[in-house]
Amino acid sequence: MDSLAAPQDRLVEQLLSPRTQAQRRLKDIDKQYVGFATLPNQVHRKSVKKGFDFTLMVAGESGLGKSTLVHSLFLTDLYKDRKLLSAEERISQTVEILKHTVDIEEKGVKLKLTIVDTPGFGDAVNNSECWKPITDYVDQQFEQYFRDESGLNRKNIQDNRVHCCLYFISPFGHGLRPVDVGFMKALHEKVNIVPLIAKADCLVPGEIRKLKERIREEIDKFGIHVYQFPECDSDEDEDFKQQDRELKESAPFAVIGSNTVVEAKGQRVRGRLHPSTRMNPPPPSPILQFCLVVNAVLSW
Ligand SMILES: Nc1nc2c(ncn2[C@@H]2O[C@H](COP(=O)(O)OP(=O)(O)OP(=O)(O)O)[C@@H](O)[C@H]2O)c(=O)[nH]1
Repeated sequence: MDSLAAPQDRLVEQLLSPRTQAQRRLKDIDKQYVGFATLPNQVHRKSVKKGFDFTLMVAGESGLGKSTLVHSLFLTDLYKDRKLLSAEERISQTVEILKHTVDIEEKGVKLKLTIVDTPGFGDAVNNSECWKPITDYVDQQFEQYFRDESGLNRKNIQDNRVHCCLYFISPFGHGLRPVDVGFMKALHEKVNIVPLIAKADCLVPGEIRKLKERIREEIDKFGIHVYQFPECDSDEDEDFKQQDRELKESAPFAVIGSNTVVEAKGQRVRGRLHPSTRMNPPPPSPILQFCLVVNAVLSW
């Protein structure tokens, strides 16, 4: 067949990039087989081309570092236009739902990321039922999705359901506060809740361990269902299984966020620069303490 192709066709084929040629070969294979064996390829190609929708909710009292962590995780400043409120404004503010959407692309995979922020949550003098606007919002998204799925035009449904909620717990308390328990109990059946200990650099490792134990006990005591990581495949290698076990055991994750890049041991990393106020005796110059992590939720 090749030898019969016109010379200009062959030239075009040679000029095509290796990637285009590979894509064509993949298409030819898909054309040859009609069986269900090609389904994973087709679904994969279609999904990657279309991109994914992911909606992440962040909740927790004001100033716990929610926007900073979102910035650290996705390297995108979604809060550029944010207006900081005074204490009086915060007390009288009711819980709002704010959505920020951004399209990001990594290695050809497109992600439409929506961050649902809940300003005003937990800031009032009386916080009873302050999670109500949030549960209503989550329910509305389920209802909308159900309506769209039952409609005639199901091709381009926008999935606005909340897929995950990062719930920020204060590092300064002795565990969960009533508002934390109330929020998680109201949402745990509707959303995957990932509890996080915020600003973990404010605690020493021993304090973090104690706080984690306390939070785990309280989560059990109040019957809260937080997100459970899926089981690791039995055919994974031992190192991976060990890593997976450690990750699961370290929940609730202690996190530190940072918007600034600092230099440490010749490397530029995202981190927080602390004067060594906790050192004894105080050293003559500030010491660089690196805690954080690049792009990820840190487990201690
Ligand atoms: N020590 C420490 N400070 C942090 C951390 N993350 C954020 N901060 C600081 O805490 C302050 C508040 O951070 P934000 O990210 O604005 O907090 P927020 O929860 O989004 O606040 P609201 O928008 O009011 O709800 C800022 O001064 C941050 O620099 C952290 O991990 N450790």
